[in-house]
Amino acid sequence: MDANQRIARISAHLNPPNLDQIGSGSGLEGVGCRAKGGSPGFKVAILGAAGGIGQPLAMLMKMNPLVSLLHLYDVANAPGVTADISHMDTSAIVRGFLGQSQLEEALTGMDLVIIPAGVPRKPGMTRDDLFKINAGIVRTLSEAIAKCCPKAIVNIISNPVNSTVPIAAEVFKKAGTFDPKKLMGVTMLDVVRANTFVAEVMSLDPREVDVPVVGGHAGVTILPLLSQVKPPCSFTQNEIEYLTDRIQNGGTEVVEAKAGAGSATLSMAYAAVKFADACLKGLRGDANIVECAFVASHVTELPFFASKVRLGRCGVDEVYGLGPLNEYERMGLEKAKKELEGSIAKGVTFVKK
Ligand SMILES: NC(=O)C1=CN([C@@H]2O[C@H](COP(=O)(O)OP(=O)(O)OC[C@H]3O[C@@H](n4cnc5c(N)ncnc54)[C@H](O)[C@@H]3O)[C@@H](O)[C@H]2O)C=CC1
Ligand SMILES: O=C([O-])CC(=O)C(=O)O
Repeated sequence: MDANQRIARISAHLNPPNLDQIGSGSGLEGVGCRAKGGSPGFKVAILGAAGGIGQPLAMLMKMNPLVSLLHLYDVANAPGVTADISHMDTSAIVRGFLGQSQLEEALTGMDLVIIPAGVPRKPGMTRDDLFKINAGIVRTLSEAIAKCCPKAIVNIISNPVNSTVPIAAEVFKKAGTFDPKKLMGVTMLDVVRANTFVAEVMSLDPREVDVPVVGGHAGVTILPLLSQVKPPCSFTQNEIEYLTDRIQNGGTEVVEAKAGAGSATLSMAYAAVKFADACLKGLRGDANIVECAFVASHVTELPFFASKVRLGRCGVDEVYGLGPLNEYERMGLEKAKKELEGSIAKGVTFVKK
């Protein structure tokens, strides 16, 4: 390469990326860059990548050595977020996709699709209040997944998770692509919070605490199994009630503290990456990758339920049962199932009607 070619190559890098570059790739082709994006690793798409969760999630996924190609899709601001994140000197190649017309391109060839697209809560709202807007968003995105990457693992973050996961399942069933092993509602933030709050109460290192959280992802459907905490902990009834309430209302705690500026984004991005990383390690064939997730399930009479699952090369390899519950947890389970039943039915009806 002579001096003129080198200067042309550098100035092409300094020009702000235009939408053609963003849509067609990283912009590297135009400057004769030698990077081909062919390094070993997985192809991951984030839908809603320019949002409060999407941005830190995209940044953390760009830092994940298991990711070779990162597609960032949003209906707004995808070019800016993509240009910004693409400057990080980690190995994943980043490409941005803006608007519905680029959705199919964003999804084609993906191994894992993570969906944080949709509106967040404001104080006074329940997660179910988001259904009106987010149900349609998740349906549209799921239709495109069924068409463009039907074998991808799908991690759904958009609320209400108790309904959006059934919505995605119904869309996939309609398209003839539903594989229950591949569809997961992300409930990892409940586990992250439970580990943190238990560690605080017991003066432990949160990294060493493991609290199974089962059921779903809203209010009483979030059921921490404090009798099964590792390392084994003996709680007073007061501690059990305080911890259960704080874990079930952790999302509301953040919504109120943000006072109208949205809900949990940073801790959610952390939790989403923890879960996505577990999915990718499973895909890679690592043994004993076990996390909680809201999945198609036979653990109760409900068609979807969150519990511990083992992740493998095909997605969910095994859904674990709940283990022995104490009386307090059995009562909690009944309340959780009652609410979950309605939320699941609402999602199914939305697609079927
Ligand atoms: N599962 C969980 O534990 C948690 C779930 N959430 C949920 O995650 C969702 C996103 O939250 P935030 O990032 O804070 O919201 P946000 O409003 O900051 O970001 C949402 C992003 O989605 C994009 N978007 C909207 N419609 C879209 C479409 N049709 N296709 C692609 N992108 C679209 C928006 O442009 C925006 O960039 C909310 O529904 C929230 O309730 C939030 C925290 C925890
Ligand atoms: O509470 C919300 O609306 C967001 C969420 O799901 C959480 O933080 O757990």
